[in-house]
Amino acid sequence: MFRRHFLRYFSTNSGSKNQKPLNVADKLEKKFDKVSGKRTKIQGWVKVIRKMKDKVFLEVNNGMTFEHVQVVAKKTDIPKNLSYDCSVFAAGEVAYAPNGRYEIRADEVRILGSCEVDGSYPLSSKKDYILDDLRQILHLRPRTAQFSSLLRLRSIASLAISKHMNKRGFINIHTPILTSNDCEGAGEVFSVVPESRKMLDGMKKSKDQSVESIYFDTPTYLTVSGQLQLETMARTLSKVYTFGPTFRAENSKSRMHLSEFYMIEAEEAFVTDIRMLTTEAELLFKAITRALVEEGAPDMRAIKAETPKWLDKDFRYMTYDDAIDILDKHADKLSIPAKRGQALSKEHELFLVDYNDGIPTFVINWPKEIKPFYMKECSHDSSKVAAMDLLAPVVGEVFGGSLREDNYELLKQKIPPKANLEWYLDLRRYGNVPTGGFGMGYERFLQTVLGIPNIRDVIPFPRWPHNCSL
Ligand SMILES: NC(=O)C[C@H](N)C(=O)O
Repeated sequence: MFRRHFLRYFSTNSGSKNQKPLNVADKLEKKFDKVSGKRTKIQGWVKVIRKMKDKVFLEVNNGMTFEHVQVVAKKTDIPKNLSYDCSVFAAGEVAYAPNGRYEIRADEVRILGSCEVDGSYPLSSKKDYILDDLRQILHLRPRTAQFSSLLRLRSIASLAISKHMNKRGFINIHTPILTSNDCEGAGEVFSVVPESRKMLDGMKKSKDQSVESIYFDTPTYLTVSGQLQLETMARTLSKVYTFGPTFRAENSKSRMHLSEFYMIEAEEAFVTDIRMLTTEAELLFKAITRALVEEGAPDMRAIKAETPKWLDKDFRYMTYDDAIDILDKHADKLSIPAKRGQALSKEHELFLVDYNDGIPTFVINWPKEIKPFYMKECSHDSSKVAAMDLLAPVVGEVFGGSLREDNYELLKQKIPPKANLEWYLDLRRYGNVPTGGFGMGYERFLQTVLGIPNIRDVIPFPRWPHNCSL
């Protein structure tokens, strides 16, 4: 494993066209052959300094992998003010070290940028920082071993999403950030007001002209969900998805909420059964998890994340009514009992996952009143909608989705007044088909798989109420 990571520090050419393709091990061997015994150079940041009698060993990391490269040099070749996290250039011969690692026997070590010249640098080679403390220094947090592992895992998962969705036949759509709809109808939107508002205010002819009309002709928001736009695409491309930032102006500072978070949203045509959606959601959930466990193994180990025990198990199912029955039966174990017809609290969600031995659990068929206008009524019970939430350990709800209401008249009655969604109704008038889709909160997914309690610790630049400083 180390060899593989060591080699990430070196770039190689892909070789001539006529060469036979090599398997991964051969490729790595070849890559190493190219550098072994040869003079090479490395640039990175010093993570460990070990001083011996006449030699100094450095562990240098360039962030591309969890593993450091060992650099050994004569004491006399090491600059005096070399310290933790200064950036260095080192050059020398690559060799097999007695401790079983590969090292660079450097005859040149230069400091590119010194660190802690005045003792103010808050980081050190300490392994386990308290995540709460690191949140106070968001601009330096990525330099810690913990957080750089997290960032690489985030990247692996992100790539796995595209690969998986592509394999499943979904076409990627860039849905807009600026939008005129509040998809969820919950009023948790950030309004977009041009910065020049004050100036333009002065230029306004009539005093009651709305702010929004200064730039766009409609009230404009940061998107809360790309779902409605995806629905336009599903009616021509059949299977579509988007993966991007979404924004919620929720006044919540909980460990589960961010003002800006990433969502993977999928929409599919010709979907007539909620189980088609849950199957797709489960496949996606497991595919990304597998990528993390396999490709991200060293970083998973570094942050002490274990392979989830549910990875090879079928996810569980229950209806909303079953969920309430279970919660009622165990009301003595809950601080606040569940109420039929109302949403589940975080405590309820986590209880249900526990009840199912920690296996992610789909809850389907929700009361119509507590779900958004676009969800389709269940054919067997018009008080319910064909919706699903996936509940998972650590976070509770991680996915939400539904069949979409495809009956023009019913939808028209349910669309909130002044929603400006004539175009959405049009989708039911022209070439209509049954559709369904879901959205998965990317950060919540990472939390549940990596076992990280606070959502602010799985995103590079967390935003929450009164915190948007970087
Ligand atoms: N695309 C989806 O189904 C996600 C849903 N609109 C939500 O924001 O919860």
